Amino acid sequence: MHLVVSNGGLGNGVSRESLLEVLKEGGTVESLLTPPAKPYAFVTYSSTEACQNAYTHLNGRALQCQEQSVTLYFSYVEKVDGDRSVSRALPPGLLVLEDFVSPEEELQLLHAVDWTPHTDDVTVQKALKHRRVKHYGYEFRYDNNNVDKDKPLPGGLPVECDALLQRCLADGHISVLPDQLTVNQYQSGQGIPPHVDTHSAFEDTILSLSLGAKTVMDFKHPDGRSVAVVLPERSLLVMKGESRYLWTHGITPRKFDVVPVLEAGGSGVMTSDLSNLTLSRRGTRISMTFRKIRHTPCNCAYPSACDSQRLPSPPTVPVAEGDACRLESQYVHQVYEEISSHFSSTRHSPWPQVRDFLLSLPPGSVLADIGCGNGKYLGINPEVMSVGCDRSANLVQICTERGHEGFVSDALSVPLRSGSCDACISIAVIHHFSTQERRQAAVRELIRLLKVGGRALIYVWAMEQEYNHQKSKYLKERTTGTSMENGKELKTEENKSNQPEEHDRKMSSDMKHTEDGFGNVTQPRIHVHTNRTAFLSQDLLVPWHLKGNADKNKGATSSSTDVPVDNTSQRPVFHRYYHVFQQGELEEMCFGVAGVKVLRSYHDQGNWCVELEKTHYTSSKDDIAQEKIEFIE
Ligand SMILES: O=C(O)CCC(=O)C(=O)O
Ligand SMILES: [Fe+2]
Ligand SMILES: [Zn+2]
Repeated sequence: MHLVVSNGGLGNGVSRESLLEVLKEGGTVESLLTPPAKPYAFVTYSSTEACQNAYTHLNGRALQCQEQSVTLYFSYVEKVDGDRSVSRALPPGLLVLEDFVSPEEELQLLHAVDWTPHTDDVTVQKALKHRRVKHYGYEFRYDNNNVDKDKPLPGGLPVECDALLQRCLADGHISVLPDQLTVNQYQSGQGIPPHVDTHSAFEDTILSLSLGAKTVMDFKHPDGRSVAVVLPERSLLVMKGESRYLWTHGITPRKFDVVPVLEAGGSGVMTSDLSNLTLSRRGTRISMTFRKIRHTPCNCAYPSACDSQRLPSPPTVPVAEGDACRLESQYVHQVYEEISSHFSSTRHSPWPQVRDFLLSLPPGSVLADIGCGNGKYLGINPEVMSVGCDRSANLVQICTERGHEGFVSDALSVPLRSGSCDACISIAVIHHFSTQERRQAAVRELIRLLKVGGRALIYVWAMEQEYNHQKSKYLKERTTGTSMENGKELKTEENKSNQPEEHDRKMSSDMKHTEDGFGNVTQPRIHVHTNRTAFLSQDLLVPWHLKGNADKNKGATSSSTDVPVDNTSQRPVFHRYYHVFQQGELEEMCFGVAGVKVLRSYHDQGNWCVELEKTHYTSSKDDIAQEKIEFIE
């Protein structure tokens, strides 16, 4: 009953109507799927006879469409996957309000824009390569993607816009009136490249009114998700929050769009029903984009896309040991010292599988927690002799104040005897080392502490925050509004941005090794991540917005003169370095450590985890000494 119609697709310039007309010659058509941008379609007939009839009579048929002729070829298919008609949601923060202005108001607004090419000093008008633009209030400069805030244009916005802006205010779409207007004029076939409106130039809400003709605007998330949104003429697009700050928007230059067949209710996400799409010829569209000039730096929750929050000199991924030490000192050790109190207040619930590991240890076991933080794992199993160490003196102090055994130490050289431990844990620590050598050295040091037969549990943050079709709590947190950091539960309402990752359009090139002007290969820059989003690179800086009593965060106020400040709270924002692990990377690294076997490895809430067992002592001096001790015992 089903046929694929090769060449008979929207992507080939074939409209749904003209295809359907041909297909009906074969018999009664039950359904027709026309996937967007594809050069094929799927047809289902009411009976196998009708289908056979169509195949016999229509295969090889030429079809005239849009100044070209295509030849349709048919093949039988067993079934047609209707599941692909999944409806997709608009990007968060996006609204399309249909019929926001009446046809009369539309005409008035169109007449308000004078395109005659004289230079009044009230507006600035430019013919760009792909469209015409005109600016009111302030000129938007395409050379630096910003506005000259000290140079408002006389005259402000056209009075014809007053009524609609008042309506936006009354309906609560905006809380202050915009003071900048960009009018774009797109002829059929013209568009605008994907971009995020500069954060530092404009406040959060951006309004865009479509006049004269509809278009399709493409929204893209940095993780690759993309949503095509139909903007009918006389509709108002409202971009806020994530859709304004993190997603790019753009209009692909083309003469036809794929749109839902029904004109009514034609706004919003386009790919909701593949059996309901057709081609629409583009007319001349005028858009009015209203924005409010921003006078203080942007402090949005999307640092990866935020020019205000870009670090003056982002570090590069280190190669040499010295560079690695400096990076970790500045972006790990110093940061934990400064945020210790606030950090500790967010670390209370043990991860269940770590707790299970600890409770599986026989009474009397000796346990070392390397990178113990505030010591939250040290009291889990009271039958075990536990000791913790951490690089942060402030965290160790919190740990000992709670009655745990703790000392300050670097995880690369722990002042404990080789073979002295029955078990070791390293939870969310090794991802803070900035070279592969140092990460592996940290595993080796952990294993050195174990006696033969002893077990170690290692957790590191995973690049894959979505695993087996399940989003980690870290990612889910974004939509639920509860607070999680690094998979750890936070009771506080804050921390909207204390989790990792961000990215901007520049990043894709910055992530690669590049050559400086002298032919030297330079290391990729480490960028600030936007919390609660997918990781786009393995090496990144995760922002920490300091909250609570700054006095308790020792040193946070005194030594942080060069630390950026969160605009609303006036508290410093810190950046922690992370290397997030790809699937298999942690195990691979452990295979390279002598004298150990991997008992199990798993993914747990956005972390890669391994349980290791020490199989034998290796030939390092310490271990030989240890072997003698073992022998004497
Ligand atoms: O044409 C539109 O609706 C959007 C224009 C735009 O994105 C801009 O000027 O920044
Ligand atoms: Fe824009
Ligand atoms: Zn921003």
